[in-house]
Amino acid sequence: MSIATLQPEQVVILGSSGSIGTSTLDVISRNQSRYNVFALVAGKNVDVVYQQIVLHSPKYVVMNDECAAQSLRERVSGLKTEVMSGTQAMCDIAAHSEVDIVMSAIVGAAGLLPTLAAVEAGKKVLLANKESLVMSGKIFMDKVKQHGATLLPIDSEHNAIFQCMPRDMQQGITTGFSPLGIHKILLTGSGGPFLNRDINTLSQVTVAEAVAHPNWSMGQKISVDSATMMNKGLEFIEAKWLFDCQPDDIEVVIHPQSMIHSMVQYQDGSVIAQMGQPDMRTPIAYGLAYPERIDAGVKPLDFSTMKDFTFTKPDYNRYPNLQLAIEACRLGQAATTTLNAANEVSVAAFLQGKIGFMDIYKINEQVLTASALGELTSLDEIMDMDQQARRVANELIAGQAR
Ligand SMILES: NC(=O)C1=CN([C@@H]2O[C@H](COP(=O)(O)OP(=O)(O)OC[C@H]3O[C@@H](n4cnc5c(N)ncnc54)[C@H](OP(=O)(O)O)[C@@H]3O)[C@@H](O)[C@H]2O)C=CC1
Ligand SMILES: CC(=O)[C@@H](O)[C@H](O)COP(=O)(O)O
Ligand SMILES: [Mn+2]
Repeated sequence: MSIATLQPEQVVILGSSGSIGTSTLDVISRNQSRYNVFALVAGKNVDVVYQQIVLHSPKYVVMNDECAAQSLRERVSGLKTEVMSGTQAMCDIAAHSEVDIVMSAIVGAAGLLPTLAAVEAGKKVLLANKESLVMSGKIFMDKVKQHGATLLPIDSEHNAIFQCMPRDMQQGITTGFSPLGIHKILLTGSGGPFLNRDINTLSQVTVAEAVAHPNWSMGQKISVDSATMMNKGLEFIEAKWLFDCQPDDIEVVIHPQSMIHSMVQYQDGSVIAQMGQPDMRTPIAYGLAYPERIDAGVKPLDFSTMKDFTFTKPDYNRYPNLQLAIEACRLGQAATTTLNAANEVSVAAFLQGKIGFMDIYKINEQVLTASALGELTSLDEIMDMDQQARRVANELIAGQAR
C-alpha cells in the first residue's frame, strides 16, 4: 500500500502451507493495514491450510488435490471461504481482477502455470519459485515485459542483488551491465551441510543429514538442493534471466555464514553487498513493500557478536551438480528445462530412500547427456521437454532399483 492509498493490497499466496508461504503470512500479520489475504493456494496439507483460513479469512482457497479440497470444505462449512481444486483454479485465482500481489512459492515445476497466469494478468509477482525461470527463462521474462507485470525477486540472493543494483536496472529502464558500470554479480552460497565433510563419505549421506541446512530453515527439496549445491546452480540460471546477463557475468562465492546474501561488483572497484539475518521474512517484506520498507519481525544484526566472515571458491569435485547447472546455463533453454526436471525427480527419489545422495548427480548428468538440446521457443515445447526428462530420469531410477 502506498501512503496515498487507503485500501489494503490484496495478496494471493501460492504455496501458503510451505516455508515461504508461512513466512509470508507472518509478515502480512505484522502489517495488516497494508495487506489482506485474498486467497491461499497449497498442495494437500489440510491441517496447516485450515489454521491459515481461521487466522486470515481468505475469500478463496485452492488445493492441488481434490480429496484435500473436499476434506477442507467439510471443515470450513459455515466460514465464508470458498474451496476449489486443480491447476486451472490456481491460475484463475492468480489472475483474479481483485488481486494486486501474487507470492509465487509453490515448490518446483508445479509453480510455473499459476505464476505465468499472474504475470499474464500484469500482477506484482514476488518470485520465490526459481524453478519457473530455470524451466522457461526467456518465455517467462518476455511475458513479464509484454504484460507489464512487476517482477520482484524473493530468493534471498536475487533479492540481495536487486537491492545492490542501480535503480535504473531495478525498474528495467537500462539493461546491460556496461552502461550501468557493473562488472559482475557475486552470488554467495553457504556450501550446505557437507562443506567440510570427508568427500569419500558423501555417498553414505542420510536424508536427515542432507536436509539439515546449517543456517536456513526451508522445505525439503530446496534443502537437498543446497546440500548438492544444485540450488546455487539453479540460482545461477535464475540470475542470468532476472538481471539479463551472461554466465561470465556471474561468479559463485562460498560464504558459509550466510550473512552476506550476495553482492554486485562495479567497474570502479566498489562492491555493494546486502547483509541480514538468514531469515526469509526480510526479502519477503522487501518484495511486498518495494520501494518502501516495512517491519518483517527480524532482529537487527549485532556486529559486536558476529563471527568471522569467510569466502572461498566452490570445489566441483564436491559439488558436481553446480558445474552441471552452469554448463546447462551455457547450453541453453532445453538443457536447463531438462536439468530442472531431472533434478526434481532425482531429489524426490533420494528423499524417498530409492537412491543415494551422489546418485542425484549421476541421474541428472545421464538425463542431460541423453537429451537432444537446443532452444525452446514455446510453452508447449517446454512442457514436452520437462515430461520427457522426467520419463528418462524415472527409467534410470527404476533401472538402478532392479
Ligand atoms: N524456503 C526458503 O527459504 C526458500 C525457498 N525458495 C523457493 O521457494 C519455493 C518454495 O520453497 P519452500 O517454501 O521451501 O517449499 P515447501 O516444501 O516448504 O513448500 C512448498 C509449497 O508448495 C505447495 N505445493 C507443492 N506441490 C504443489 C502443487 N502441485 N500445487 C499447489 N501447491 C503445491 C506445498 O503444499 P502442501 O505442503 O500443502 O502439499 C507447499 O505449500 C521453492 O521453489 C524454493 O526453491 C527460494 C528461496 C528460499
Ligand atoms: C534462503 C535462500 O535463498 C536459499 O536459496 C539459500 O540460499 C540456501 O542456501 P545455500 O546458499 O546453501 O544454497
Ligand atoms: Mn537462495
